[in-house]
Amino acid sequence: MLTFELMKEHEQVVFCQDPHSGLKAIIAIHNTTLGPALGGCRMLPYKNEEEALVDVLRLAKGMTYKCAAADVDFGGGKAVIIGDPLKDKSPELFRAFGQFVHSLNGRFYTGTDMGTTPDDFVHAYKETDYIVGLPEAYGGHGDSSIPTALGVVQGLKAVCQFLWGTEDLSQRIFAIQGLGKVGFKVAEHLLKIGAQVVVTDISEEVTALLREKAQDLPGTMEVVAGDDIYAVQADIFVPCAIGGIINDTTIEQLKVKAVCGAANNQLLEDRHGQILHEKSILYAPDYIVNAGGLIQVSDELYGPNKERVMQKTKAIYDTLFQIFKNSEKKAFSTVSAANQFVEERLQKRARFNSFYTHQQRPKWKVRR
Ligand SMILES: NC(=O)C1=CN([C@@H]2O[C@H](COP(=O)(O)OP(=O)(O)OC[C@H]3O[C@@H](n4cnc5c(N)ncnc54)[C@H](O)[C@@H]3O)[C@@H](O)[C@H]2O)C=CC1
Ligand SMILES: O=C(O)CCC(=O)C(=O)O
Repeated sequence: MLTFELMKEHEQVVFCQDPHSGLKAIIAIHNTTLGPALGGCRMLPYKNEEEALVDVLRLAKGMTYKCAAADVDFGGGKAVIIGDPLKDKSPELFRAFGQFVHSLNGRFYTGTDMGTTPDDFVHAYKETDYIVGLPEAYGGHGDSSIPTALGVVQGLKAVCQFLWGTEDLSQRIFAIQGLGKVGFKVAEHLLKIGAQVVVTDISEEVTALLREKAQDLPGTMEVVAGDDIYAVQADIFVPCAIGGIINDTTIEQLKVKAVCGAANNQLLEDRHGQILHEKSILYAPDYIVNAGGLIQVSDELYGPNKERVMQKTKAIYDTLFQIFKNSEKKAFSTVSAANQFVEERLQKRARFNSFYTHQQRPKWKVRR
């Protein structure tokens, strides 16, 4: 398919190449109605360019919805670097990436996502100020996966309250896919409060590390291999790795009452949200649940304030609960309820939008 056809909902796509460092990256800006685009940068060994392009376009759109739902005055954008994070990283690669980000002159801010860490962006920050999620030593808030994990726990509580009339997570069974920066923290929290977790990760190292920690914690832990996670008999499926994992094949296997996790773009297509609804599996829309990182990194641009970030992240509970209630009242899926809430907010703001505002960070005192 042609690029313009693929990006028909997006404002801008930038292909970035630097032969010296080996950088091959794509930046996608979906919508800047609410302000300049903001979104992390993922590094993955994509099979081919089309896979990378499709991923970045979907992720950038998700950020528009996430920013609007979290009431953050930024638009939706995202970046992907094509490469293996275990082999292909170098300071020069991230500096080259920083130069491309700078060339957008404030239309796009970026930080970490799958496969990248705050330390990688210290190199990019040497070339541009349009970086978020920096380590505290560099004036940032540090690891944004901490509030993301907190937001997921808030989401899980809202699910439990809605389905079982109690926020208590300790009596539940959770099937967690992915024990990376976010999934590991969520699993550890659940083990600390005595819950049962069934986990999977393609890295044996991280499952071994969690097993070691679990020995001293009241909860119980079981490890399953790869795709077996979809068929686990649990209360809630918690996707914390890749996207597209709720699809025609996996939905048939699910034995849970709800899906609520950190992964971006969990539904392969929006219609899979409708199928979950018809099967009475409560779906917590990903871009509502996983907004904690966004809340922290956008707040960072105005001077770090951990208390403010925690308050805004805890509000994920209320937003999600309201969406569940709207979905119940109107008898449509939670995806439709969430999208409607966001699209109304975007429409209301659209009349303030202009190309000038795309590069202007909204109000408050700014870091630069
Ligand atoms: N880090 C953050 O603050 C945020 C992350 N997210 C999303 O949450 C998800 C996880 O992000 P991070 O924890 O930061 O990434 P990460 O790169 O730190 O961890 C991902 C983990 O998933 C594992 N994994 C990859 N493919 C897998 C598979 N097929 N089955 C099982 N495990 C698999 C990896 O081995 C790794 O341990 C991603 O979809 C990301 O876009 C969303 C919002 C914010
Ligand atoms: O966590 C970040 O660094 C930015 C936010 C983001 O990219 C995301 O929420 O997916």
